[in-house]
Amino acid sequence: MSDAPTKVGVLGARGRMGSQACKAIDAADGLELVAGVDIHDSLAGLTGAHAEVVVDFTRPDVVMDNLKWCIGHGVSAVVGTSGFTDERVEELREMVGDRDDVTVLIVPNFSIGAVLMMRFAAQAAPYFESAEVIELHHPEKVDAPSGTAQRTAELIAGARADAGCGAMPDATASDPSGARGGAVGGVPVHSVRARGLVAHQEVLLGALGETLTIRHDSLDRESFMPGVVAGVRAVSGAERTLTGVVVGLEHVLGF
Ligand SMILES: NC(=O)C1=CN([C@@H]2O[C@H](COP(=O)(O)OP(=O)(O)OC[C@H]3O[C@@H](n4cnc5c(N)ncnc54)[C@H](OP(=O)(O)O)[C@@H]3O)[C@@H](O)[C@H]2O)C=CC1
Ligand SMILES: O=C(O)C1=N[C@H](C(=O)O)C[C@H](O)C1
Repeated sequence: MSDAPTKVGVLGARGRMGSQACKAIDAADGLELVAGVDIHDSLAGLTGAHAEVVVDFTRPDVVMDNLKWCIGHGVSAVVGTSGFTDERVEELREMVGDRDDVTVLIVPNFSIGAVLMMRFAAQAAPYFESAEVIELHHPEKVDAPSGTAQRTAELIAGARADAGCGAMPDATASDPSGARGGAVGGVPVHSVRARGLVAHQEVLLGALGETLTIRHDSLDRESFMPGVVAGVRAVSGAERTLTGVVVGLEHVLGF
């Protein structure tokens, strides 16, 4: 077994998340930051620097092309970029096929608190008639709903379906402004964008005579960094535990 550090490249390296990820990787034992690539740089910089793993924090509209390139070049990827639907995940599974030299780890949210919030929401959902997701982010965010909200709603919908829950009560007959929000798997999702926010989410569950609110706040992007480093270790080098296409940091954390 080699003691050489795992060579890591970052896509979106000059962005809010990419720049912090570069610092976290640089500081992590056993990892070496070999390339930082942003919008006007060539992806060839990654292979030129012999990157074994790429961390992607770019944009939903470019991430699939980036991943196609990574898979084609035998480079594993840890993906923080949002915008992943079931169709996109399936497309990636087809691209990876039965190759065991490449892992694609898609992580809707790298913070431990958010991973637990999603888990608790899914656990609680079958016991409540109503469930809604309210996500709140900084106004520079280009997509809505957030990847975290999308994933949370999918998990809630899956847990409710497995438990045989019926449709949620809602007498709304007229909603010309879309005030009831979007719907993911039948779960209403509301997106707030406001100056001063970083990344926040509430899951509101309702039953007769009671509500349960599960809230998570990322107050600083530092909250995502231990998860990024753990994700890179899980797809590469001596600590590699994951193969194929995997969704969620829970598979790295082992729960
Ligand atoms: N999973 C998680 O825990 C988290 C995920 N995210 C997600 O990460 C993504 C990035 O967020 P954030 O850092 O805030 O966004 P930023 O806009 O700050 O960063 C994105 C960077 O990627 C660059 N970029 C755009 N296109 C390309 C390309 N084709 N190749 C390389 N670089 C490119 C952008 O350049 P330019 O500005 O010139 O377009 C920018 O520098 C979002 O999808 C966000 O939702 C964010 C936080 C946590
Ligand atoms: O854009 C962000 O900031 C974030 N994006 C991710 C998402 O879409 O869920 C994760 C976190 O919410 C921060």
